[in-house]
Amino acid sequence: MSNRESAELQKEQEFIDGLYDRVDALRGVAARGVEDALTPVGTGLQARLERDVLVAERSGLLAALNAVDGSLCFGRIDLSDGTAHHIGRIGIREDDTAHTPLLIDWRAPVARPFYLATGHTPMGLRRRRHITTEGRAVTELHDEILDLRDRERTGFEDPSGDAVLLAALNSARTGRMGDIVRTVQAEQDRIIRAPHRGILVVEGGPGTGKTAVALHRAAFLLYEHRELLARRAVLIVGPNPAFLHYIGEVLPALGETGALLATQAELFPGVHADGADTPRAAAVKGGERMAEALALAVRDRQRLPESGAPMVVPHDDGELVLDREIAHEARQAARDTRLPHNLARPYFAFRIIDALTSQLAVRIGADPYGGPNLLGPDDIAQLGKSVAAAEEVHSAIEELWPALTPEGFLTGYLADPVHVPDEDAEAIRRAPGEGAWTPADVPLLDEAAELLGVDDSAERAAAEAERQERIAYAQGVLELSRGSETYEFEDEESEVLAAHDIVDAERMAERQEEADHRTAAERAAADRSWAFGHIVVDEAQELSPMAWRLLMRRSPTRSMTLVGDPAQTSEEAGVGSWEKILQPYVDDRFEHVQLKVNYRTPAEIMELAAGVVRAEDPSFEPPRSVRSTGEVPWTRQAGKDLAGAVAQAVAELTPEEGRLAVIAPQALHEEIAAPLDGITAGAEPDLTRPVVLLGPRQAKGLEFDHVLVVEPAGFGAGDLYVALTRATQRLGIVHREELPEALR
Ligand SMILES: Nc1ncnc2c1ncn2[C@@H]1O[C@H](COP(=O)(O)OP(=O)(O)OP(=O)(O)O)[C@@H](O)[C@H]1O
Repeated sequence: MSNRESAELQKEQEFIDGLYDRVDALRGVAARGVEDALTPVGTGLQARLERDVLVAERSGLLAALNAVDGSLCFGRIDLSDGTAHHIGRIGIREDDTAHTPLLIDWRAPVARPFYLATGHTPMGLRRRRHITTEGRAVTELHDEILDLRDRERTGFEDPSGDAVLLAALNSARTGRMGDIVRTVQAEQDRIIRAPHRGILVVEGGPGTGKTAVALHRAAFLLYEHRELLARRAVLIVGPNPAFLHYIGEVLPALGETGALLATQAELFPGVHADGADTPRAAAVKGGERMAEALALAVRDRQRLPESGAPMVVPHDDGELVLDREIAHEARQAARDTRLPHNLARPYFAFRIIDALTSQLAVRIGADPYGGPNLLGPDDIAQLGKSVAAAEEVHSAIEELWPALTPEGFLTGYLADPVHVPDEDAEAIRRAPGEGAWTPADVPLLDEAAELLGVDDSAERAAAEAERQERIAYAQGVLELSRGSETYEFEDEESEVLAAHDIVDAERMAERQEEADHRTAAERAAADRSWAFGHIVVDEAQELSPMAWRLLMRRSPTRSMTLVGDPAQTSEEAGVGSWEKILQPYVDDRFEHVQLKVNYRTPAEIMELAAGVVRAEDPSFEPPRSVRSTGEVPWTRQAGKDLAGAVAQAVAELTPEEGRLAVIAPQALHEEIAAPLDGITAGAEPDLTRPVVLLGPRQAKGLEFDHVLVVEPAGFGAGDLYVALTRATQRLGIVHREELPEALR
């Protein structure tokens, strides 16, 4: 290293040292803050509340400072006006009175030229520097000259400008996705920072960085709209738990913890949907006609007595006859409210009780001499109360218009599916108590919850009664604390004071309520009707029309980022066309952007994989691979001993550092895994282990250094394309049966 270079490196090291001194100081302050806030503060409710808020704020800051510690600062921009800014994962300020920025958050507008400036459009930059650190030591610098008139040289100039990107792409994988904040490309940056309103669809082939972009966009939005999104939270939906685990470290590494990561199966609070459907059953359950079928099935539960066979309801004052006509009128009145089933139920009950009361009144109050009814309004009101209180009357109402829970209703529906063609009904039929809830049941449960509504009037009445009690109590406390002073006024002023007291008492009563200190993401996870501030959907091509209905309910403002690749669709229920998915909700009012560069898969592998899609769609254009490795993918005929051939290939392909995935049809897993030591497999495999065995669907969205595909004839075209595009370095294929034509 030349003197000039070591001086430059030294200068940068001094900056980084100073930066970490400041971070350590901030961390100390935050840690002491948490400690102080945790010391007892007396028993007052207000004091405890303030303490909890302080603890949450300070531990949030502490967690963010701890999480971003690795490569906190990764860049510097030198402007033509002589100023320079260091860019990092979060913003840090000096400890001076002006709070001078020391490190600029990558999401701040000042940092933007770091990602966008080119020699052609330098955006006021003279030089862009990538700083690589190991722990707190600066190990490498890469400079790009953006102002060609600039003659100053540091010795670290990188003429190609992509050394840092290529190093990131070639580095060994760890089994957890990393962030790309150091090397976000211009086309990606534009998507990450796109305005937050409305629906943005990001489409791109495998490895184009859709997932990375979606997560960095979530981090950007959490920064840009901090207040709104801290209150309403961001939901990130991914295809399976292994995938969510794979991406789970990205947002914390960017200093953000305010997002809820969930699969479709987790979106109905209280239901653990770990059952499995056949592909056909999942497709039927996901189909849009299910919405109509469930709506009709709910109406079916609003019954009438058969004509000529009225219900006879015993009552202390004689039998009541609930015939079809009475029930029909009551049902019509209840349906006319257009309320969900459970909320319309009180209207139905009211009409029935009213009709039965009249019936009783006519009978009891009949004048034997033919005059008008002898009962007065008070008598009739009394009769009404007795009818309303009769258990038998309630049983009759329950039989005709039962109160339903989503779970109870759907269990009944699946036992005897109606309003769908017979063959669909057969595909989804499930006896009560047989099998667990499945991911495809979740949107149906949500649909049912919408159709049924929650009759929480009793809970609300109880809550109001409790509130009144608290106010009365607080009022008493206030009066006591003011002594008898209030009672001495016998004029208007005392009334004014009394009203004032009540306002105070209400506030005081509110303070007695248990405060909810959970984060917005935690509260959202427990609340079916939560409206998220923004929703990101990854592998969006897989979601069924019914799942879209659920997600759209969670996003009344339609603020969403949807990323996907129709060519990678594997679920039968998947919709495959953005227009078709979105038309019912926003018509054509959505942005559609495309990513066209593949950062993962080398050109040699991509060419082979593209053939699979081209076999079905000759006009198919794969994304352009950013690099080639010279490693041509190989295929190997296994003969009879498939497991032996796989074991040998695994031995050859297991990297010294990095990860190998064996992707094989589920039915072969047991056979393949038998001779292999230390392979991880199952529903939630540990992706950080050196070798992992996956089914085709499990591989979705993941990435490994090397991949071994086994028996590709057993894959659907979408799944095969996914499996072939998971490797960053090498791909091998072992088969016993004949290869699909595209791979021959
Ligand atoms: N700008 C970038 N800098 C460094 N690495 C990048 C960049 N963009 C993408 N990558 C890397 O490329 C790989 C693929 O990215 P990602 O998983 O987001 O792609 P994807 O489009 O979601 O792929 P798929 O559709 O196959 O799941 C990841 O390792 C990611 O870190």
